[in-house]
Amino acid sequence: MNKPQPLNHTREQITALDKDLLALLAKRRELSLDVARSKEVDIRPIRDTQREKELLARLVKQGREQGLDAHYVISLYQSIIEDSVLNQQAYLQGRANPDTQKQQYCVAYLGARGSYSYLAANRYCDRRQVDMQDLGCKSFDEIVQAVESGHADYGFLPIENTSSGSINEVYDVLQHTSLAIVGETTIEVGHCLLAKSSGNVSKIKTVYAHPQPISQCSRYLSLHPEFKLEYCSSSAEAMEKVIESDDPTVAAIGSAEGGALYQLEAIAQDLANQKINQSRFIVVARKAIAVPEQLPAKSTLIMATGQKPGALVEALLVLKAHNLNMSKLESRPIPGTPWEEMFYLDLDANLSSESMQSALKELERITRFIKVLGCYPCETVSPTQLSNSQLMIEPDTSRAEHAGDSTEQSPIATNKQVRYCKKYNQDATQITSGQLQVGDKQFGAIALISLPQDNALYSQKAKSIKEAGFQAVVLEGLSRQQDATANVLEFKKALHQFDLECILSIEHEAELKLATEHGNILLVTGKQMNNLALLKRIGSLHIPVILERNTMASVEEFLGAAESILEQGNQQVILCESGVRTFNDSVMPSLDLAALVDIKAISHLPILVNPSYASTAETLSSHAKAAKQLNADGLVLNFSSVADTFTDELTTNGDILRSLYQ
Ligand SMILES: O=C(O)C(=O)C[C@]1(C(=O)O)C=C[C@@H](O)C=C1
Repeated sequence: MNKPQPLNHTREQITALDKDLLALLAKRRELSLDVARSKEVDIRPIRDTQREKELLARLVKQGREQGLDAHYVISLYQSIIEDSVLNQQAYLQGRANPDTQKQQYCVAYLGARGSYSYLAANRYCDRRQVDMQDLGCKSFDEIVQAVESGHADYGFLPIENTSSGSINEVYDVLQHTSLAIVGETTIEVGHCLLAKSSGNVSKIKTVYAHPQPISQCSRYLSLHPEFKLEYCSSSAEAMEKVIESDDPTVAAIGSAEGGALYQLEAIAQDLANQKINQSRFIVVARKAIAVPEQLPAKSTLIMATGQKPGALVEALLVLKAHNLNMSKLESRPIPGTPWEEMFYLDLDANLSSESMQSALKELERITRFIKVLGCYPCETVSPTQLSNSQLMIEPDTSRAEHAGDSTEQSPIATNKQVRYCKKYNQDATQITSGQLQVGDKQFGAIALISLPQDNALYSQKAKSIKEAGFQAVVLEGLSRQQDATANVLEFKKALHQFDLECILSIEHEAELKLATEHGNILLVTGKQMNNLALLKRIGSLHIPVILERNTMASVEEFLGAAESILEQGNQQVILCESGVRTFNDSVMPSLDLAALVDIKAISHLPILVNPSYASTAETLSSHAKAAKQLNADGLVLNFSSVADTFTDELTTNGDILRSLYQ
């Protein structure tokens, strides 16, 4: 082997390259502002998802030629495009409201420097290239007063979080203020355990935190019953408490970025229950703004409808008649008027649009009170995705979609009351969880693996499964391990690092608790298909579930088991055919592809095929191809947890997936 060049030299090269990359990104930003300038003249919408799709497909192809994998390229460009869209929006919004253009904004927010509100305000000002003069406040009322009295230009109020939901006190403050909502901003809330350097989680006894992070990290905290929780008025206060203390056993929950301002070290990361933990803030000011029509706009209203039966429905029908989409509806009690509610509505529309203006006039007639809290640019940029086939192979040779629709009905499907049948629901059900999409012409690829004992390999395994083309991983054998919860959490972290969904398999009823707490999707194994009590419990949960056919079950019994889940309320059911017992072989099951065809004809539910149990090394690929040809909605392929076999299976299963898209 040639002697590698000295580390310092390589690092210098990387440093120089990173500088060039940043210069190129800054140049791209400038160009996107030129695009905004021409869109201002032509009055064209900022977002052009067709252009984004073409751009991503081309980049995936060019990236692949240079050895970069598709998911890496896509996630990189999704961030670049989000930045481009938000910068263009900020630019056009500034142009339409010249009186808001200043060198410096004074911003009132909750807590002190380092709090999540501070980080959100900072991000908002950075985007507008304005200096921020920060005014930390002790309460939401104090923020509103600071803006109303003119001490601050803007106030930042956290309105909702993806884990803990709406923040009621903020809705209550909005009922009484004369301020207008002029913007929104969403930040990633990456909760960490912050301690003075050299801290170690096992030494921590007291944790300071605001109630919101405590509720958003409840799962992590439940794994540490030894922590004594001390509630604080903001994350910044929690961090200050740690800094002021001489006790090495104290820590705070906060962001790594905020912690850095206090010289605190993140000794544990990703504490939030949800993979995506984001907080949305609204920005309030004394004067409402105009939103240019090129920007996606949101309007927020509050209204009281009175206690007449059907009054709210009547109001919502007005929105329907004007084709106005409501992205949020909240209700809060009206102080002094018991049992009457104030409704808060977010509508995806510009206040100046004709439909919004005429809907408002109609609503004024049928409500007791109505007020527009503001109209502002919507800052949620949903990432453009490529289809699975575009990800697997070059875009211009993408496979044709299969129609997969048969009108022929089996006798069991003729009953309109049966929820799984096409008569009950004519549209094919599509189930989406993260990157995994199955049903309604979306083909999913799922790997099944026994929870490995050696957690040092988790990240490596997740990476290679992702690179082989899978979007999700089933972990089985949960109760075969002593440290199952800790290992599941570790593996899940590795999976999420590579955007893979974590499916937990239930082989025994006792595994349900662990599976529902930590899985993105559940898999009910064939062995449990006839466990009615289990199916009913799963039916009452709001989580996608894959139901595997028992090797002895008829199609009718299989669909009957699915019905037991659906009738409890959970409509996110995916079927899975893994083989049945036949006369072909006394040990190995046979793949029942005829059942696949029958079920596709009868049911709107997506169906996966797992050929691994019913195939030999020689027949696996043909069985997988046959399943795809017969319109299965996805494949499950098994992996062994033995290192050598895993590598071979990776090649075989990766080849199978690639061959399906050719
Ligand atoms: O090409 C455009 O129209 C742009 O606004 C630029 C850009 C980009 O950054 O590449 C950003 C937003 C659009 O949705 C598409 C592409």
